[in-house]
Amino acid sequence: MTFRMTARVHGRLDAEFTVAPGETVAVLGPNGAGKSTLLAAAAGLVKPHGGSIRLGDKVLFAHDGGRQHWVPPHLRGVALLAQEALLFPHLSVLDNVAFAPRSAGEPRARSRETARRWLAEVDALDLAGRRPGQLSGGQAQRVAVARALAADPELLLLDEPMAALDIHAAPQLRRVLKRVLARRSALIVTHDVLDALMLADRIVVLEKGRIVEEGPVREVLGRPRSAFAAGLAGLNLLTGTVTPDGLLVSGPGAAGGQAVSGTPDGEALAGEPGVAAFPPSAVSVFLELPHGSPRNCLPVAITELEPHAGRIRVHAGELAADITPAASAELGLEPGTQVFFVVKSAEVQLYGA
Ligand SMILES: Nc1ncnc2c1ncn2[C@@H]1O[C@H](COP(=O)(O)OP(=O)(O)OP(=O)(O)O)[C@@H](O)[C@H]1O
Repeated sequence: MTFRMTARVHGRLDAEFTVAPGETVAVLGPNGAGKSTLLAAAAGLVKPHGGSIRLGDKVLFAHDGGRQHWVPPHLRGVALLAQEALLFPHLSVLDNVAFAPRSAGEPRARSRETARRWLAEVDALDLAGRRPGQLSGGQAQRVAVARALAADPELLLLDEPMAALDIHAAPQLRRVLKRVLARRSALIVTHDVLDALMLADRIVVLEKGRIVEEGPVREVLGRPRSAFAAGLAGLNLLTGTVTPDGLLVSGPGAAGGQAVSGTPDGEALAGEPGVAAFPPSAVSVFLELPHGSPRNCLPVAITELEPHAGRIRVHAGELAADITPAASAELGLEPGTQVFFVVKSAEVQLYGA
């Protein structure tokens, strides 16, 4: 069943999107972008000031002039999984998971049977007799997933479910989620591009409460149009106006006002807004302007140097180059050094914004 949401929460959110039946949508964006507000509005924990929220034929929220329609959280058919498992401490794991089917009227024995099925689904059947206080963070979170699913929600909402886990527990939960989210309608807020890659069909990028980019995961990461998505994809991104030969970079950034040539992909029309994307590994760093070859030479000032996967990542504002430690030492690079970032036109992907 399709989930449709148009929600305005003053100063926090102004967004419209849908989740198709069986689709998992990852919501990404910088801190304070409004991701949690979006989930809270879907769950019924925050009341929008305008818009409408529908799950199939059911109207969960509507604000039409003076009249308001509002369905409380427990009647929405949605389940919210938070960063913390929030299990009932006085109940066993089994009874935590049996809680929703029991509340929905299933007899005790049947509700426990349902709970066992969901615990098996999240690889936690062996934990059935424990109390929440006897679980690790990862175990508790898997039980919380089972508890959410046992309520048979039509839409599952996940708010950074891996955020509070250590690096060993996160991969196991991610594998469990990959299994249970398949063919299930879900919205997952995350900071981690791996979650989007492994769990989602589509990405929505939020910035300052608004959607700046959305599309299939592969498309957004392969051809990002927003600075945030480019960062997720590990690409340098320049925005500007498409020219017959490339892109005239706009803005006050490191390459603002410069012309960049690249390889258009058919959609880039001269005069229209466009972007140029290239990986830091395609950028060479020179102290002097190199001669000859048809390359882009961007004069920039280094802002920061950091180790990155066995190389040195050289930052110049929003641009980055990856070079070997030997090359960095030989060039004597440090913050403030004026250099040229050089990238071959063939390595620069150009497309419409
Ligand atoms: N209860 C609240 N009342 C008023 N404003 C709030 C409330 N909670 C959050 N905000 C503000 O709303 C905006 C969006 O916050 P939100 O928590 O939704 O962002 P987020 O994308 O989830 O951020 P993060 O990634 O840091 O969790 C922020 O400016 C925040 O300060």
